[in-house]
Amino acid sequence: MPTFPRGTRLLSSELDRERVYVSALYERLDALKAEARERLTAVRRETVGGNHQSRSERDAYARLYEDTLAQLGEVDDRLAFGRLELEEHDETTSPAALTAVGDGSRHDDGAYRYIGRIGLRDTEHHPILLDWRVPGASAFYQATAATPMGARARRHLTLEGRRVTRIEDEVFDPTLLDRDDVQLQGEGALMAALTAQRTGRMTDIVATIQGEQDRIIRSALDGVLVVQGGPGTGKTAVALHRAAYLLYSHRERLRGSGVLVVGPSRSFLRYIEQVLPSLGESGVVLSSLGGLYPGLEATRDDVPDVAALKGSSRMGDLLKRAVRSRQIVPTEPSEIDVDGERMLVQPSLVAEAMRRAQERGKPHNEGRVTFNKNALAALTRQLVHQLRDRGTTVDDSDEAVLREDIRQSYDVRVLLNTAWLPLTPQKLLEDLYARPNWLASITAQWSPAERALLRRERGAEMTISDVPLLDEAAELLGEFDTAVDADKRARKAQQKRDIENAERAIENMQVEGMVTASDIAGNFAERAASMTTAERASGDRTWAYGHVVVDEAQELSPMQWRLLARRCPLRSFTVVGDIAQASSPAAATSWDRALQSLLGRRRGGATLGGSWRLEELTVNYRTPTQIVEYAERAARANGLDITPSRSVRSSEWPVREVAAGSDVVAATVEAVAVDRAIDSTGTLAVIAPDELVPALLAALLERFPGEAAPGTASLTAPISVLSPATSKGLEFDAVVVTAPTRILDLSIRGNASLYVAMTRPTQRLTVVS
Ligand SMILES: Nc1ncnc2c1ncn2[C@@H]1O[C@H](COP(=O)(O)OP(=O)(O)OP(=O)(O)O)[C@@H](O)[C@H]1O
Repeated sequence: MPTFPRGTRLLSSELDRERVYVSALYERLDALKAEARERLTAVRRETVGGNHQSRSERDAYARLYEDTLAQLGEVDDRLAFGRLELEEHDETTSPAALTAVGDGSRHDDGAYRYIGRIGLRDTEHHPILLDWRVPGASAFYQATAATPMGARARRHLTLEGRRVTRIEDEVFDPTLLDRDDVQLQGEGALMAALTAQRTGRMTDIVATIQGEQDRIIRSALDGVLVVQGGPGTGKTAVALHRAAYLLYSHRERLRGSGVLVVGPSRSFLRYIEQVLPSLGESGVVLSSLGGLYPGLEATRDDVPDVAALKGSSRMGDLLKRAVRSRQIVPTEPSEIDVDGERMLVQPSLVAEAMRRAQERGKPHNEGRVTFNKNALAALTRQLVHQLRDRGTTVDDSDEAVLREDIRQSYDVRVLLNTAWLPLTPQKLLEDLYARPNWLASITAQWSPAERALLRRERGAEMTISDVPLLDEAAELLGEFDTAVDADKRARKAQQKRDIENAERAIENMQVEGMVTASDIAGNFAERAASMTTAERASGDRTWAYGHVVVDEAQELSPMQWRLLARRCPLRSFTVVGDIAQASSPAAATSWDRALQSLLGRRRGGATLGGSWRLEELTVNYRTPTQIVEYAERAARANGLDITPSRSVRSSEWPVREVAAGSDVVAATVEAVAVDRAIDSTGTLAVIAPDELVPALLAALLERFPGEAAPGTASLTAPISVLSPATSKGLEFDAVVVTAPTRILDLSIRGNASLYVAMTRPTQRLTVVS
């Protein structure tokens, strides 16, 4: 095993010192990888066989070492990125850290704390690298000259591969300013990250998180945290780093329950999906709004008026009435045959069985079981009376036989099913859309025009707006098949047994340091179901997540909020968005209104069910000043109430306005050609009204064969063509916005859509109108 350098070597410069230190960190990383690999090989070599417990123990260890190896593999890129120089030594600084960088003549009154993607200790267990998520690392992100948090200076390390190529220092202690070996480079690392070419995938910002962002990332787990900020202020980045932070800091609570991250679309998820693995987190479920109902991935939405209606909370009441109206008391007595015996069943018998089942407040399909039981009992009683009245002797054992006869009777089954039929969410919704008379009977207060909006033939594709309705229906209906319930219970019982096995295993095997009890228990449970927490959670509609992160949350409808409230009964949420960018038809106009469906209705000024806290981000990291100013001017002129943001940089390219003339497609292709002549290696997006997308794509493919792709298919293509809605949350080096007036006129909130489109570029904006 390599030893950590201790030392007497006199190094010529600070850069060389950091190179030595960082290469020692990599040596340690390699040693840990080799160790995990050896252990994995040893576990795999153990002879197969043994009982269930020892097999699952072996599997759990193998999985643990595999996970460790994967995690160590993820952190190779920019393993360490910062160093704090502290006033005093503490338990997070180490002699190794001191001697590795010190030359004996200076620095010996200070102490260093290196910050990186994971925590590392040397062979003697001294910390040599701190995980960015531990409390001791927060000063790296938050310290300022005014509030130095015990630090004298902060150093950013820039690495290429495993080699340190640049260091930048910020000094908090004015007495250190005279030191000749300190280079003051301000926010160079941040600027380098911000001006770097975009690849079509979001990258992590762990090395350059800013103070206001870090405070949000580390905010407490409980309750609803709303992060409001204009475009490009890092809301998505902050939300994802917060997910990683919470999973790390609240491992015990979140490991088994998981974190759900919700984004607006599949393309958005593709854009962000690399960030969490790069931060070492894989136990997160990413879902688009169309994917929140297991077994369905809706990608299309209804036209705006329909989406607005389907998103409103009136649909919740409608679904409740719809389900109730499928519990039907017959209007006439029915004559039935039970094994040759005729019976006349009065509506009151059904009504009474129904009333007693409804009283228990169970979901429809589960209530039906009680209803059936009640009705069968009442029918048996009636049959017994009928036979006794005729002089037949009926004892207890006869009663059981009669009850079975009634249960088997075809007429009884028809009678009970007509009164209370089991239903699936899909069937309920399809019937609601396809049966105008039924819909009219339960929407007395609606106008015919409103009812017409819901009209749809059976078998049509489910839309994004149908997803929360299906979920609400599933909640009202309950499990369709009670066997599924039993299966779930059996699975949970097996998991519990495996967790107990795991606890015993920990007592028997000394694995202290490498694993915690819950790690092993988690692994056993996961093994038992052959799935990770994330996999189990994403397939289970009734899964209760420990935390939910919602991005672009301004777009959510009341029905979508209601769905999310069911996914996290504890109401532990990070909600990020920009109210001014809200462009979907059912979106709210304030956070207060948006969150009513999550937290409960307001009564007398207080929100029932809890409150929420607000944090704001004000600095725009994406878009250069001149584009921000242009987009904000246009937004205001179009009547949009925006929160102005401050851009941290300007670019050399002014916004270009191009007149389209009679052929907007040709003018756009030309504008793209002009931009590609400036830089043909970066990413470019053409953002246009939906109706123009196919023609633009065809024309661009003709001019730039193989380079253009629709934004929904690939974000890594050099030229993406997409609608403002699809561009939400994404960014590109250059953007060409086509036909802005049509964007304004065609969408319900066209001014917000146009604002979204104009704030996507990191370098250049062209507007073709
Ligand atoms: N501290 C930082 N260091 C480096 N890059 C950053 C930092 N903060 C934000 N960025 C970058 O700024 C860009 C915008 O961030 P992000 O997409 O998270 O903004 P947003 O607020 O979600 O924007 P929008 O509302 O437009 O979707 C991203 O490229 C992100 O990586």
